[in-house]
Amino acid sequence: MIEAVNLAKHYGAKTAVGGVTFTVKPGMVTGFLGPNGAGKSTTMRMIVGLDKPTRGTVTVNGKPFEQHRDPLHQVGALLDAKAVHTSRSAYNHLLAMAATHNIPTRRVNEVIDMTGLGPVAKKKAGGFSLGMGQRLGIASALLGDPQTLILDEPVNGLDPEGVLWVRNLARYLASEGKTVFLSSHLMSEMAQTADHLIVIGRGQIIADAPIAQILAGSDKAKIRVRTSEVTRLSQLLGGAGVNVACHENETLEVTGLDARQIAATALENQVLVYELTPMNGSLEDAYFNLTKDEVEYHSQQFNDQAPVAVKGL
Ligand SMILES: Nc1ncnc2c1ncn2[C@@H]1O[C@H](COP(=O)(O)OP(=O)(O)OP(=O)(O)O)[C@@H](O)[C@H]1O
Repeated sequence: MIEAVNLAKHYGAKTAVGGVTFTVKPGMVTGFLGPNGAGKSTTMRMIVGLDKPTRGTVTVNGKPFEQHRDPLHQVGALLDAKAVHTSRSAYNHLLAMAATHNIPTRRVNEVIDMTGLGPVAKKKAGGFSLGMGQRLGIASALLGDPQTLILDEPVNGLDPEGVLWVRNLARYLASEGKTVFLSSHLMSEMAQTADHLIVIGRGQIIADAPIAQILAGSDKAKIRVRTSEVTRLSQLLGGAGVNVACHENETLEVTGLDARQIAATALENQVLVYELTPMNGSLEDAYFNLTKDEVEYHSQQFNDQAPVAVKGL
C-alpha cells in the first residue's frame, strides 16, 4: 500500500509535483499515466526516499520508506534501469545487492530465471541493450520479494515478448496480493495491464479511478447504428449535444445519446434498426481528453500532410 498526502516537490520556482493525495492499493495493478514532465518520476522517487518532498508525506506499507528495516522486502523499485555498475555482471550486481540485504544467493538465481537473464547473467551490465537493462532493473526490484513494486516505464525498450512478460508479471504479482504501481506512456498497454489508473498532469492528479470508469467517462463514447433509413434516422436523432456521422453500409455513429434513446426514437418513428452497438472510447481517447490542457511539451501536428521542407536545410 502506498499513501501520499498533499505530496509536493518544488525545484526553485518550478513545481514538479503540486500537492497530490492518492492511495495505491494492494491486490491490483495501478497505472500511473501522464504526459512528459507531468511529475510521475518525481512522485515515484519521493515514494522511495530518493527525492525529499518539499511538503506533504508519503508512506509505503504504513511507514515512510526510510523507516523500514528491511527495505528490499517492503519495496522493489525500477526507477532508472541504467543505475547499475557497468563493469559488473548482472549476476554480480544482484549478488552484491543480496549480500548487503540479507537475501539468500538462491534468490539471485530465481530472479535471473524469472526475468530471462540467464544467457547474459555473467556478462557486464554496461554492454546490455535497453531491454536487457530493463530486465536487470526488474530483477533487482524483485530480489527481496517485496510487498510493493514500483516500476517507472518498465516496458521501455522491451520487445513484444518482453512487454507481454511485464504485463503477465504485474498481473501475477497483483493476484498474489501485492501492490503494483507502474508508469507507462503506452496507453494501449496500460489498458490491458492496469485495474486502476491515476492520471497526473502538470503535477496535479486529474483522474484517480478504476480503468472501466475512465473509459466510460470518455466523451467519445459512440453508438454504432445500422439501419435501412440512414438519412431519415440521422435527421430524427440530430439535436443539441448530439453528433451523428453517416458511413457507408447503412451505418451511423452517434455520440451524445445512449442505445436506449436511439432505439426509442427509431421505434416511435417505425424505422428499422438492425444493429445498436455501444463502442467504448479507447483509453487513448479518454487519456487525451483528460490531459489535453495539461501537456507541458506540445508536439507539432502533422495530420496527413507531408512535413514542409525548410529552405536552406
Ligand atoms: N532535478 C530537477 N531539477 C529541476 N527540475 C526538475 C528536476 N527533476 C524534474 N524536474 C522537472 O519537474 C517536472 C516533472 O518531472 P518528472 O521527471 O517527474 O516528470 P515525468 O512525468 O516523469 O516525465 P517523463 O514522462 O518525461 O519522464 C518536469 O518539468 C521536470 O523538468
